[in-house]
Amino acid sequence: MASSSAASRPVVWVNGPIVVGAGPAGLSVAACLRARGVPSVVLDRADCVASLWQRRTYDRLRLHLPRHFCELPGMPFPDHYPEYPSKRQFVDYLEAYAAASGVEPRFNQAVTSARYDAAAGLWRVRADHAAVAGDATEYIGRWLVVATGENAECVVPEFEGAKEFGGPVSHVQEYKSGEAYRGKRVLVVGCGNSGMEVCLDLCDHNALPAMVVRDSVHVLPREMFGVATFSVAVFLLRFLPLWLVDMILVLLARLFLGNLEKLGIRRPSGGPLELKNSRGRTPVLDIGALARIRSGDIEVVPGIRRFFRGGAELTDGRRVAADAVILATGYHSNVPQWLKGSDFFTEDGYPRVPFPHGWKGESGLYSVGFTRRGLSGVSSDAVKVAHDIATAWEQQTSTL
Ligand SMILES: Cc1cc2nc3c(=O)[nH]c(=O)nc-3n(C[C@H](O)[C@H](O)[C@H](O)COP(=O)(O)OP(=O)(O)OC[C@H]3O[C@@H](n4cnc5c(N)ncnc54)[C@H](O)[C@@H]3O)c2cc1C
Ligand SMILES: NC(=O)C1=CN([C@@H]2O[C@H](COP(=O)(O)OP(=O)(O)OC[C@H]3O[C@@H](n4cnc5c(N)ncnc54)[C@H](OP(=O)(O)O)[C@@H]3O)[C@@H](O)[C@H]2O)C=CC1
Ligand SMILES: O=C(O)C(=O)Cc1c[nH]c2ccccc12
Repeated sequence: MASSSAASRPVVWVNGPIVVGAGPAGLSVAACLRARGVPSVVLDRADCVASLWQRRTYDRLRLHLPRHFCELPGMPFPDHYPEYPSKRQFVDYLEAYAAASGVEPRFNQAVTSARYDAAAGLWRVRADHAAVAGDATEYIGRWLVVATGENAECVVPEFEGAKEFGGPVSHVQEYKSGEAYRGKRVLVVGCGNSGMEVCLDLCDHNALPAMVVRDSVHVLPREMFGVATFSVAVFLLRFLPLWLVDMILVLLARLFLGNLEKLGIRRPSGGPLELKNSRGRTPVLDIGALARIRSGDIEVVPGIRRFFRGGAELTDGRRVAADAVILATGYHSNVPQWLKGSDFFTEDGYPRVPFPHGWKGESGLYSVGFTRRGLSGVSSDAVKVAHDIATAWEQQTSTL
């Protein structure tokens, strides 16, 4: 009889760290470890590396920071890559990165629990086979590296009357292109980088998007006179305090983009970098959506009060008709769902200690990629974590 009891579950002893997640964070920490001669086991619930990029993003996606901010440790992008690599190029790079560093993740391994066994001084990690119900493996090792990312699960808000709407409602992680929406009225909920870019893509496919902007948001030009706004910010931060850099960014944005209030887009009182660091609210780097808002191709509407059949009532009392709804409402970490008995992560699934100190916990626990600093934060964590584990590993093996 098939049994999923602990007694019959295969147990794998891991010589080295157990890394949960085979995205950029898991791959880079495993690669840095291997460069120091430390083996690891990388587990991922998906069937490929970087599943966020391969399976859960739209076709037209490009990196929106200049390429050198997005390279992983030890391997630059190929010379012929453009300043903003496409999703395909980035995925090719990640696959080449895994191959070059000899990292071979174990796929279809969804980690459902991990806890520290203080008596044994070891981490016990349970992974369920993503496709075979009841089929689970227990991995046991000295170190646990959490690399499941800030975007592990979708935020799906509950709306009054959602059941009455009647049309298709999907999260932006399922969106590939506007082809399926040609000629349709689409209500896009959320105005982060995803909401803005999906609206732009819908316009390019002759759909009719309305974008819900319920609150204030920072929109910055991606570039100013050919120089990336992000590079300008990083440069200024070398000399000036963050609040002053934020003031300069807002002034420059006003200069380059004009007054957005007329378009229904208010700026928050906190600065763009301050809000990114403190609340994880990423400023929008505009790649063309604003022009489509100005031209009227994208309608900006306020928050949703409730849905009704074929549309939604808004907080200002207006009603909009819609054939489909796309939720571009963001993502959340899933660490609290599976990491047990540790208070290193908050209930939001981020390390309690903020950047740059949130990479190391107690008893051989580490995190990579929860810095709210995109891929450059991933690389910075990966280098520190690998160095720390490798140092302990070398001490341990030299005393054997
Ligand atoms: C649309 C989009 C565009 C972005 N663009 C940029 C950009 O241009 N520049 C930039 O710097 N950052 C960007 N980011 C930020 C993004 O966080 C990073 O690009 C990057 O993917 C983070 O890497 P990660 O490995 O931490 O997380 P992920 O890439 O999400 O990888 C985490 C992995 O963990 C796996 N996993 C999750 N839970 C479990 C579990 N319980 N068990 C087993 N496996 C699990 C997932 O399958 C996934 O493969 C973007 C994010 C999004 C959503
Ligand atoms: N490389 C690239 O070009 C891209 C990068 N990204 C990155 O991916 C990450 C995720 O971005 P994204 O998917 O846009 O998510 P974000 O979390 O950045 O944005 C979510 C949006 O949804 C809104 N929202 C949430 N709940 C509701 C609700 N109930 N009603 C109305 N609006 C709601 C939020 O508004 P509020 O602020 O009021 O809560 C916010 O505007 C970011 O770091 C982003 O930079 C995304 C796309 C492209
Ligand atoms: O795109 C993302 O999700 C990122 O996290 C990249 C990023 C890190 N810091 C920023 C500051 C402003 C805009 C984007 C980013």
